[in-house]
Amino acid sequence: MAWLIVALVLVVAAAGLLLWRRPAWYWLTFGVTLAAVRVLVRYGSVMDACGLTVPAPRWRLTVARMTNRPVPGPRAPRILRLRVTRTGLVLRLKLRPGQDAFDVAASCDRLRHSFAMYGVTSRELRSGVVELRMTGYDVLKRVQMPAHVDSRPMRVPVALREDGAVHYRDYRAVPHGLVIGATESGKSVYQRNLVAALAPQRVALVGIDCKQGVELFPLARRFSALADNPDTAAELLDALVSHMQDVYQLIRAEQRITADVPDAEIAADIWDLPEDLRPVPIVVLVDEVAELALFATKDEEKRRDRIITALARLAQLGRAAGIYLEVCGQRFGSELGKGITMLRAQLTGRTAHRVNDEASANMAFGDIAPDAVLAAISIPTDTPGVAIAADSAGGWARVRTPHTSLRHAVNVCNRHADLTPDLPALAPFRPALGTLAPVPAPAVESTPAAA
Ligand SMILES: Nc1ncnc2c1ncn2[C@@H]1O[C@H](COP(=O)(O)OP(=O)(O)OP(=O)(O)O)[C@@H](O)[C@H]1O
Repeated sequence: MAWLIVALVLVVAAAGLLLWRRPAWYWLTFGVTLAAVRVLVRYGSVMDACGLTVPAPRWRLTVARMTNRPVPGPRAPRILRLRVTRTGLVLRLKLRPGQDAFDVAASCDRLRHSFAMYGVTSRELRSGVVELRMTGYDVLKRVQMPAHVDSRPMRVPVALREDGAVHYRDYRAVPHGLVIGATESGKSVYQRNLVAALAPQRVALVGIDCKQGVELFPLARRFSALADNPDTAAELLDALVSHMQDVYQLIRAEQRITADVPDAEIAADIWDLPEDLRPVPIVVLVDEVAELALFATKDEEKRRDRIITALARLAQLGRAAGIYLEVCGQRFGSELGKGITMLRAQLTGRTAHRVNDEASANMAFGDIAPDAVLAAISIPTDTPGVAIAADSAGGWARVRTPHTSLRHAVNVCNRHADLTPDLPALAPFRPALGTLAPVPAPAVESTPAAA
C-alpha cells in the first residue's frame, strides 16, 4: 500500500513539474486525457450554464406527457467529433434548430473557464456546423511548429496561431503583404522565417534591405537579387517591372496559340501556363520600407517617386506575372508621402507586431479588419514575435513565429543555394558571393519544429 501512495505522489509531482516547466509535454502526457474526460463529462451542464441549449421539441414533450415518461431536458449541440491535437482539443458541433454560430462565438470565454482550458475559439464550418478549437496551454509562450506541416508551392508555414493551428503565408491566395511593428517587435525574425520556409521551393527571392543589408545579405546565397541602398533599389525595381512586362508578353503569346485550339485552357496568369514555359515566381522582400520613401534633396525626391511608382505597379499587376511583394516597416502611412496609401491598399495580407500607438495599428488594419486594431495595440512588450495577422476577408488571428536564429536561416539558405534561379533581367543585382564569408552548411541540421 505504501508503495502505491509513493507512486501516486511521484506521478502527481511529475505532472505538477511538467505543468510548470514544460506545459507542452504535460499536455501530451497527462493533460490531454484529463481535458477530454472533463469536457465529455461536463459537456451537457456547461452548455446549459452557457445558454447553449434549446428546449426539447414539442412533440417529444407531448409524447413524454402522454406516456407518463420523464419530461426531456434542454438539448445541447450534438458532438459530431472530438479530435485530440498536439496543443488541445477540437470539438465539431451540430447546432440545434434556433441556434447560430454567433451564440457559440459569444460564449467562448465562458466555455474556456468552464472547461478549464487555456483558450477557446470557434468558427463556422458550414451552415449549422461549428468547430470549437480549445488549447490546453499558452502555445505562443514557446512556439514549436509541428514536425509535419502542409507546405505547398507558394504556401509556407510562418507562425503558430493562438488556437494551435499553423499560420501559412499563401502567396497565391493573398499575393502581397505588409508587415509592420515597432523596433524590436520581431519583424526581422518573421522575415527570416519566411525566407527559410521559401528557400526549399522553386521560387526566386529578391531582397531590398536599406539597413545596409544586415538582415538579408547573410542569406544571399539563396537570393537572386539584392539591393542595400535606395539607388540600387530603384534600379532593381525598374528591372522587376520590365521582367513583369516580359512575363505578360509570354502569357499573351501563349494565349494566341491556345485561342485557336478548341477547348484548350486560356492562360490568365503564370500558373495557367504549361510547366515547361512557366516563369519562376518571385517574392520581393522589402525591409524598412520607410528608408525608400524618405528624401532630403530634389534628386532623392525623384528617386523616391520612381521607387514608389515601381512598387505600386508591381503591387497592381505583379500577381498574374508571379511577382509577390512582402513589405516590412515600422510605420506605413500617409506621412511617408504621396502614393503610400494607394500602395498600402494593394498589400492586403497584413501582419502587425507590437506597435507604439493606435495610429500605427490603424495603418495595418483600419481599412480591412477594424476589430484587429485593439488586439494589435494590446501586444505586450515582453513577447517579441507575437503579431496579429489579418487579410481583406476581415478575419484575424494572434500568431507568433518560432524564434529562428539568423544562423539557422543562413544554414537553410546555404543548403538550398543550388535552387537559386538565375533571372537574366536581374543579373546585375545578383549578390557577389565572393564577398560573403565561406559558411559551409552542415549536412543535416535540426529545424525548430517539434519532434
Ligand atoms: N518569435 C520570437 N520569439 C522569441 N523572441 C523573438 C521572436 N521574434 C523576435 N524575437 C526577439 O526579439 C528581438 C527583436 O527581434 P527583431 O530583430 O526581429 O525585431 P525588429 O522588429 O526587426 O527590430 P528592428 O526594427 O529594430 O530591426 C530579438 O532579440 C529577437 O531575438
